[in-house]
Amino acid sequence: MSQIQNITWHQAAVSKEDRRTQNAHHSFVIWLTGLSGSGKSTLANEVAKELFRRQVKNYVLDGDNIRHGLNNDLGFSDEDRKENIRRIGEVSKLFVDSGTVVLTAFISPFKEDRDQARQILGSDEFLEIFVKCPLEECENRDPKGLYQKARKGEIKAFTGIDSPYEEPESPEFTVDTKSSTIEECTAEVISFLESKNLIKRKE
Ligand SMILES: Nc1ncnc2c1ncn2[C@@H]1O[C@H](COP(=O)(O)OS(=O)(=O)O)[C@@H](OP(=O)(O)O)[C@H]1O
Ligand SMILES: Nc1ncnc2c1ncn2[C@@H]1O[C@H](COP(=O)(O)OP(=O)(O)O)[C@@H](O)[C@H]1O
Repeated sequence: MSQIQNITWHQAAVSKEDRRTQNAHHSFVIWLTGLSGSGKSTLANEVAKELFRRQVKNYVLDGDNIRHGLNNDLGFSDEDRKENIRRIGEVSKLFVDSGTVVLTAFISPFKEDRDQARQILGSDEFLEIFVKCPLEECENRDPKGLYQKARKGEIKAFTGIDSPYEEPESPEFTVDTKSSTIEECTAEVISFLESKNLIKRKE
């Protein structure tokens, strides 16, 4: 519940545009969404490495990491996931204001919550990328052994098992991590960003 009262917005002396001009690149959010084990963290980090090589200031916000700190008061109820995603939308906005390209790696299972994040950022600064991978493949990978625990009932409300995942209806881009390798998916994301003139093509 918003508690904004007797609070005045201060205009920043250095604007987002000033920062973008100095960085010589745009700032925006690459919002990765997909099941646990679909490849969000792997892909976010691979794309981050390539952006870094190209001198594009960037930062990865990862579900597992953020839940150790900023969001360590949140669990996996629908309400807590909603609040998780709202906060990440707001944090991403601050990073975008600072001139940074943000890569977020959160399951973000609910369409309404992803749409709210898009609203917080503004459509031209928000790219939803669906990290597509069938549940069976994610379960086979099971990099943290969590699906096995969820199947045994040791973890409740696990996405894809007993908590829903709403697939994006019209994401800006989709990568299929079952049929393409990590290297291919990374190259596809980079080409997509180039095609939108969000980053420069390699000389
Ligand atoms: N119940 C349940 N459901 C889904 N995931 C679970 C759950 N419990 C723990 N985990 C681990 O938490 C990571 C997901 O956190 P997120 O912040 O991305 O989730 S959400 O966007 O709020 O739905 C997720 O990480 P990823 O595998 O990287 O997606 C899991 O490692
Ligand atoms: N094309 C691909 N893109 C990303 N990850 C892949 C791909 N193919 C296989 N993987 C593997 O799938 C697993 C994905 O784990 P992770 O990146 O932690 O997923 P998430 O963050 O969505 O939970 C890793 O072990 C990774 O090596």
